Amino acid sequence: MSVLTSNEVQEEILTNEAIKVQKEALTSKTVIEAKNVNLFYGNLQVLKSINLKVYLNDFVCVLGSSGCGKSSLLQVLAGFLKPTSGEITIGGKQHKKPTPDVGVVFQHPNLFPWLSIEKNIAFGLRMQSVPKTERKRVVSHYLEMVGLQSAAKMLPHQLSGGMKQRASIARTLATNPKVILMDEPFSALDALTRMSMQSHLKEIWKKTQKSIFFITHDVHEALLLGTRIVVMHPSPGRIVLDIPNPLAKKDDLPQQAEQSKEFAQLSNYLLSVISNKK
Ligand SMILES: Nc1ncnc2c1ncn2[C@@H]1O[C@H](COP(=O)(O)OP(=O)(O)OP(=O)(O)O)[C@@H](O)[C@H]1O
Repeated sequence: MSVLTSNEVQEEILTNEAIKVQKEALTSKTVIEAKNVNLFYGNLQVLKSINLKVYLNDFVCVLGSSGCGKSSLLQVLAGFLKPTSGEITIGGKQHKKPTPDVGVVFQHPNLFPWLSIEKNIAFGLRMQSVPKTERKRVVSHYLEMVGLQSAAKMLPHQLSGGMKQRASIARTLATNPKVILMDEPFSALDALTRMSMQSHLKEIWKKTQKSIFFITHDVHEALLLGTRIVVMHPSPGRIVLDIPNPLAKKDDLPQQAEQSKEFAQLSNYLLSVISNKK
């Protein structure tokens, strides 16, 4: 019997999963899509030939070294930046400017400091002229989901970093976007709060069935959270790997998966792909 090397084991895991995901993808609904997107800042090409589909209930984690264009891609998907060529579609329709269909969560929560947490969460709904009783119902639902009922009347400065980021996630969820784009949302938090936020987000994702596009520098975070892992290389920013995460559906408590051999293998593999800047 031949013994497989860890790379071969890796490839087999990925191939089997890739076949499964490809089959699923054929029947899955594409929520947001980048079609042959190129982006230049002046003469500098930042994104090259980006083709990416985010499916319904997908959790896509994007990894890559600093400056490889992750945030630029997020801004194009959000409609904040217009691609130099190519297009973004949502539900098959061209998407050119920010809309409530796309929610964005940044590294810093950006809550309005003069509004209570419940008013912050209700803000987008007010902008959409949602009636008061419905606003109250939605706000209360998401306050409960992120575990902030007791902080409803507080001002942002009275909350911890993790609580503020949960409020920011609730504010994004409240407007019921089709997809949520997250740009390193936990990178400013301490290690313990970050672990707790990862568990929270995974639970929220399971409950809401949202599609999430999540940028992180942290391979472990990507493996704990993502159903798919995308790796970008720089100069110009391009996608070099787009694979299903075989660990995605196994765990209830994300951090438990970290103990497995498979986790270590995948982590090493991803690190090698990220650092191999060909
Ligand atoms: N407004 C801008 N004008 C000119 N160049 C820019 C602008 N914004 C970003 N860049 C350049 O585009 C490239 C990609 O930047 P981007 O922020 O998208 O990368 P990133 O992968 O998100 O980086 P990080 O992980 O450090 O946040 C970098 O070379 C950066 O210097």
